[in-house]
Amino acid sequence: MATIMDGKALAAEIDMRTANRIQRLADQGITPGLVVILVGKDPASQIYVRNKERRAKKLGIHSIVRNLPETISEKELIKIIQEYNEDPTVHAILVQLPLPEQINEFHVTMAISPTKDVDGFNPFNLGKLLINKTDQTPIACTPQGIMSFFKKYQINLDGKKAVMVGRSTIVGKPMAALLTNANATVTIAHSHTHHLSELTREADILIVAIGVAHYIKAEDVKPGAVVIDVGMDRDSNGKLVGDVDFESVEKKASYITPVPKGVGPMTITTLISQTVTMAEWSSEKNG
Ligand SMILES: Nc1nc(=O)c2c([nH]1)NC[C@@H]1CN(c3ccc(C(=O)N[C@@H](CCC(=O)O)C(=O)O)cc3)C=[N+]21
Repeated sequence: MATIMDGKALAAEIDMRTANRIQRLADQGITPGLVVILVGKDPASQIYVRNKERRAKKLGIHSIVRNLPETISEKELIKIIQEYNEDPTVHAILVQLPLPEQINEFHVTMAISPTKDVDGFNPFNLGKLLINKTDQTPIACTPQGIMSFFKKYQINLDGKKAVMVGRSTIVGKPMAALLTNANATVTIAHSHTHHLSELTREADILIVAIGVAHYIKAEDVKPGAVVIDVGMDRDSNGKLVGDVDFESVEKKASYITPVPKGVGPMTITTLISQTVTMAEWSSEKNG
């Protein structure tokens, strides 16, 4: 049976360190500020917003949620982002994805100042990640949270075969860059990939972010693999489940993340710790 990687426990451990850093900033009169912009009513985004509000409050960072109507224009949204770019009490801006179709995601990520881009979606920050120059560079929170699992459970990536299923800007691409920078041999698979299960069966490290409930079964997994499930899907009873069929894969993998209490809480912890890091960067620059 695989070791279950407990995202809730690891998140609590990291939050404790973050709390100390928040205290040090408070001693200098600085409160880390995070703005979350939610356009419309995406269900996964609502879970995310609710949970991160709770954690932000508990830790004492200043968190604002801007709920905007589904019908807002791209121009109006960008104007609001620019106001937060200029606001010195705001260190981190997150625009929840997906956005309604009248709004171009690329234009929005371009509008967020690279120094406040806590998701690391701005092309400048993505470019720095790609060339492995990540000093003072915010990096997407879900992939970074996954790297924290590897560190905690002492999973060596050097020379390992890693397969990333999913090529999104929010998970797949930054994850592949982080794994490459950590000397893994990385394959990105996606909806056009032929013979997917032949690839996944070769993976020492298998990361799945495709958004289909229980898509990866035991037969798709190499014995002893490390399996990371990024999925936030609903089963036929409306219960939150992952992209991996946990029950069967657990018997074959060496390590596995559950859903819930796996990757999700780590995304939030990373968001909060990165907000604090960005407040630290800004105080170094101004102090
Ligand atoms: N710009 C942007 N960045 C994101 O990182 C982003 C986004 N947009 N849009 C929506 C998705 C979804 N997402 C979640 C993160 C954590 C949980 C989470 O806390 N899950 C918990 C709790 C689940 C529950 O409360 O039922 C768990 O898995 O244990 C859920 C969903 C981040 N996303």
